[in-house]
Amino acid sequence: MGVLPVAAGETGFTADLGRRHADLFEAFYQHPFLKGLREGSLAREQVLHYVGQDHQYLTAYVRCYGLGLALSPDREWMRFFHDGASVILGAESHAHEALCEYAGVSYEEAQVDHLAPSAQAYVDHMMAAGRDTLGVLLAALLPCPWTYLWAAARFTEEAPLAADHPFHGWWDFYAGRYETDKLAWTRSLLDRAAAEAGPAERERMERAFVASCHHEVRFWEMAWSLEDWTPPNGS
Ligand SMILES: Cc1ncc(CN)c(N)n1
Repeated sequence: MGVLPVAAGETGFTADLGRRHADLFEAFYQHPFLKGLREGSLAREQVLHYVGQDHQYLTAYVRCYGLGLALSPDREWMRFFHDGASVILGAESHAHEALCEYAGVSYEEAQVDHLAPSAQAYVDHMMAAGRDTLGVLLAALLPCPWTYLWAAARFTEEAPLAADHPFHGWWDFYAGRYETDKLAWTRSLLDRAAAEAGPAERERMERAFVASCHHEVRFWEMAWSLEDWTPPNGS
């Protein structure tokens, strides 16, 4: 087991989730696509596949924030979803733009109008969570900021990026203040929701969280393998 996504002594529902499912964070961290982002060694078409799919994924993620807004019991929850959506629609685009610059295309040119199977499955899972409780929805949304921030912080600590690294802007965003704030806020709201939930709902929250962790790893695999809808037998 590598570095845990939870600090020693941290308590609460999300700390327990992070400890119990640290193997999935490790699988995320060890994936060759993420290593390629770290080493600057990805093929251009892998980068473009990722950006096109991730743009669609983040669009769906903002829609899920819209579902969260509708379910919000008070203005603090509303502010969370409102402010989060605004960061994704604004600042997070810069992370994609850094990848587009490397690939030599504009952000508009990198966008696609269809989802590959693994991205579609992840989006469907989040949208389904939005038809359950606010706690289940937030549990499905949590691995998104958590895996990226944790991996970016870990990589940056192991070896700071050179200023001329081709994916510098991408790593900078995910190791930065926006993701740090989003993760802390998401975890504290989810800890509170879990404290108020019964055992059956907490169980659904954990299942939603685990599924999203798996989807995060599969999203790397999708971009790494240039996944599309061609049947495995090639017909
Ligand atoms: C699939 C996925 N997961 C997480 C992130 C980080 N917000 C992202 N951009 N894309």
